[in-house]
Amino acid sequence: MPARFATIGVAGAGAWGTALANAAARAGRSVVLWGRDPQAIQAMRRSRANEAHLPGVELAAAVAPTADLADLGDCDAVLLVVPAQASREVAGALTHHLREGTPLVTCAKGIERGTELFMTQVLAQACPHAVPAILSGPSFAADVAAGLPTAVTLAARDAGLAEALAAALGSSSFRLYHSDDVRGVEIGGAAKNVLAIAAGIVGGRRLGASAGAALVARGFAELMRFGKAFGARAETLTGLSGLGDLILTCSTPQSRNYSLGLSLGRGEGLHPSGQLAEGALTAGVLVAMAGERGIDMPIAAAVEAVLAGRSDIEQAIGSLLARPQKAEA
Ligand SMILES: NC(=O)C1=CN([C@@H]2O[C@H](COP(=O)(O)OP(=O)(O)OC[C@H]3O[C@@H](n4cnc5c(N)ncnc54)[C@H](OP(=O)(O)O)[C@@H]3O)[C@@H](O)[C@H]2O)C=CC1
Ligand SMILES: O=C(CO)COP(=O)(O)O
Repeated sequence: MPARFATIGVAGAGAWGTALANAAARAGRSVVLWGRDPQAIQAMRRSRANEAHLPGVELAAAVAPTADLADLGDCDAVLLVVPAQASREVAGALTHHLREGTPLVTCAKGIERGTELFMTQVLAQACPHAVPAILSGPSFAADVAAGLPTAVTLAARDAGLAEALAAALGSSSFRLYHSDDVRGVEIGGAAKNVLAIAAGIVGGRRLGASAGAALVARGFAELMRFGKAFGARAETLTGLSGLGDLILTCSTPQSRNYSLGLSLGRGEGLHPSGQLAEGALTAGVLVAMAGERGIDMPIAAAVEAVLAGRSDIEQAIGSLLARPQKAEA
């Protein structure tokens, strides 16, 4: 009998899509890796590498790059690995190609601006005949591509499907835990990026390791409040995709979100590199959703105010430190 999920499609040939394609190949799958730029795909075929997004990493032999979205049509499951704000567009294009019931696993971390929808909700609208799922957790593309040990969570409403997908994609170095708490997994990934910008600001301002730890703990309290208000389970929020990813991205300039905050904290302004920092795009919608529901998220709100230019760093830090002292909750 052929293995379940023998062929995996990856829609999005950036850093994370390329790393996940290699990880799926390492797990024994045949992989079709789609990217929108035919020239970049041609170069990838020739060099067996993705120098633009993931330099120095050789593409696994089982990965077939393509610029034709129709090539994903025969895949048994597809990972959607484009930025959060592009996910609706690409999922919509996939509707013309995917078979009924194909699992479509978002690997993006964000909330859609304008609609206030989480990633699997976007997929359900844009590609209604696919089955939405999500993969998220503490995992830098470069680490996964290098085969360093990483662990993430894969969630689907159907626990059996989540387990089967996790089994198909996992290997000894890329460990996948499974869950049916889809909402919890997508909230952790979206919120931690905003909080990582705050952690970077603390680092860039040289406020000290103690302030950094306080920021992570109080930021996590915000993530928990937001998650619980949207029905996420506490054990998910304290797991890999919540606390785990928050710790990772709040601790190193390897994170593009932390690095954006670092640059702001040093007074160098927004990233000159043009790298994707999802937290900058999620901050506004996250804070708006919290505000509509009366969820207290002062750190996320301070990040949003700085990014929107309504507050400078000193004002933002001052307003956080001036908050009344209260019971820890
Ligand atoms: N990098 C990482 O370590 C991790 C990233 N993630 C998440 O994965 C998602 C993608 O990030 P990442 O791969 O790092 O980002 P990159 O910037 O490396 O790559 C983004 C990719 O998406 C493509 N893309 C952008 N817009 C569109 C569009 N409208 N249609 C089709 N393709 C598009 C880009 O194409 P082009 O090259 O042509 O611009 C590029 O190939 C983000 O949500 C991120 O938070 C999650 C875990 C780890
Ligand atoms: O989500 C990530 C690691 O889990 C990647 O973080 P950055 O997007 O901040 O680089």
